[in-house]
Amino acid sequence: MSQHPAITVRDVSFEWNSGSVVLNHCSLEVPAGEFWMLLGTNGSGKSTLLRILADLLPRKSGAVAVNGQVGFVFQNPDHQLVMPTVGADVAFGLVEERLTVPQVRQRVTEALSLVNLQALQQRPIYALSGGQKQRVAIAGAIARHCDILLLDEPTALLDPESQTDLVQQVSELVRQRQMTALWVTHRLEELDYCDGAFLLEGGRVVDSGEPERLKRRLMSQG
Ligand SMILES: Nc1ncnc2c1ncn2[C@@H]1O[C@H](COP(=O)(O)OP(=O)(O)OP(=O)(O)O)[C@@H](O)[C@H]1O
Repeated sequence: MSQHPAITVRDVSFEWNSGSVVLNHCSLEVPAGEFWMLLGTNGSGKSTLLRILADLLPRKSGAVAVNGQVGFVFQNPDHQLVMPTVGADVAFGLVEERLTVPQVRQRVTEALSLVNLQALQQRPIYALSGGQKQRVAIAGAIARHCDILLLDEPTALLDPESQTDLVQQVSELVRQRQMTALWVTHRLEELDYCDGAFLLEGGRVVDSGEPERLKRRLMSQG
């Protein structure tokens, strides 16, 4: 395991205003430069934890350290792609950076090449498949030079072939670009592509480590 975690969660608790407790002294560390997955039953708090890491929700107690620029990929890409074409959407994420037009073009082209979408730069978003849309969302994060990808069930709406393509692509990106990724999933076959996994239960991590072992544990539980 790397000396320096990219993501550290220490004793984080979270409850909704209704009093329903979602995270209960939850702790985990994701090593820098690795691809980890987050598993757990429906309602176990996976999305809540990811949103706290991205500062989309405030934690109630505990500490979080995220060492790097974060890119978030939602389950439904239609919730985050806002521009009419592929190239415009990736460029849109750069509006707050002080870049010249050629620099923006170069970032967009590079990011789209990394997710194998360079040929679709002019294509309308509505004409993309679900898997292509997820890759546009990932290209947006790469163009912004994000070091850390948080992906909330990014394959939930994809067919099995696109699902495999996406998980393979993220696994390659993590290796090539020395990124760190935390990927929420219910699909145990995706564990074949990651470096490690966490199992969330009752608001805390109850098991973590080698993906193959966690896969066997969950398969034996049915
Ligand atoms: N905006 C909200 N207000 C109140 N409760 C919420 C809200 N969003 C989620 N919850 C509740 O918080 C709990 C944890 O939800 P969360 O989405 O984090 O779980 P999850 O592990 O990602 O589940 P799933 O696998 O079904 O996506 C659930 O009981 C859910 O109903």
